[in-house]
Amino acid sequence: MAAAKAAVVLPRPVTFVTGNAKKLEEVKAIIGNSIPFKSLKLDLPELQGEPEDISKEKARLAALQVNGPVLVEDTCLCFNALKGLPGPYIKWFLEKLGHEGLNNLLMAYEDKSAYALCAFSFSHGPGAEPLTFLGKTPGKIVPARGPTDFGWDPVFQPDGYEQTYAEMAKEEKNKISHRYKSLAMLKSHFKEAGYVFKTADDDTI
Ligand SMILES: O=P(O)(O)OP(=O)(O)OP(=O)(O)OC[C@H]1O[C@@H](n2cnc3c(O)ncnc32)[C@H](O)[C@@H]1O
Ligand SMILES: [Mg+2]
Repeated sequence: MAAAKAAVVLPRPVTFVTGNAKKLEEVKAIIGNSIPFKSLKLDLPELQGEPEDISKEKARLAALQVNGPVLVEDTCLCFNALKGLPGPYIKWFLEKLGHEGLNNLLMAYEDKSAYALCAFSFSHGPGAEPLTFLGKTPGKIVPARGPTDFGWDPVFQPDGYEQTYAEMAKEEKNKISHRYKSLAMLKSHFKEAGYVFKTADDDTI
């Protein structure tokens, strides 16, 4: 008979730190009740480097601020013709250039293929090495179509679909998205690890 694995007890529920309300909406819809978490609206620094390193560093900073277990997420939009750029810098490219400008960046290239990359990092608390889960959805960059309420959704058309992320029903996007794939790995990790969380008054939940 296999020996029962000792549960890892964490001092309190996970705090998902993000300044982006639309991200939070999707995370809530995808995670459901499978991971107990609360959210904290904090604008963490926009770091530079490789997506996985950025996400881990973001988790380290968040864990220090929250002084407990944290979850953070960093999203990249990578153009293959531009060797993965804008990547983690998509936020500023989108803000400065808009949807049309993002299309114009690829004007000189025939290759419009791209991928959305989501990096969730989970840290047990200050000083703990974060674990990172990468989810990737391939697609292409197209002239904007659909509602404009979430980032670059209107210019990203996932492979195998005629609609952009923005045109898809939310439930549909949440079944195939970069965020969904990354969270599926995080969920499996939580299931495997069997974390036990303590609330402030010490009741486990
Ligand atoms: O506080 P954080 O969690 O960092 O939130 P943020 O808005 O700063 O987000 P990022 O640093 O990850 O930057 C990613 C950019 O891509 C946008 N974005 C993130 N996920 C997206 C998605 O699924 N669809 C469209 N745009 C998205 C987001 O609005 C930002 O402009
Ligand atoms: Mg950010």
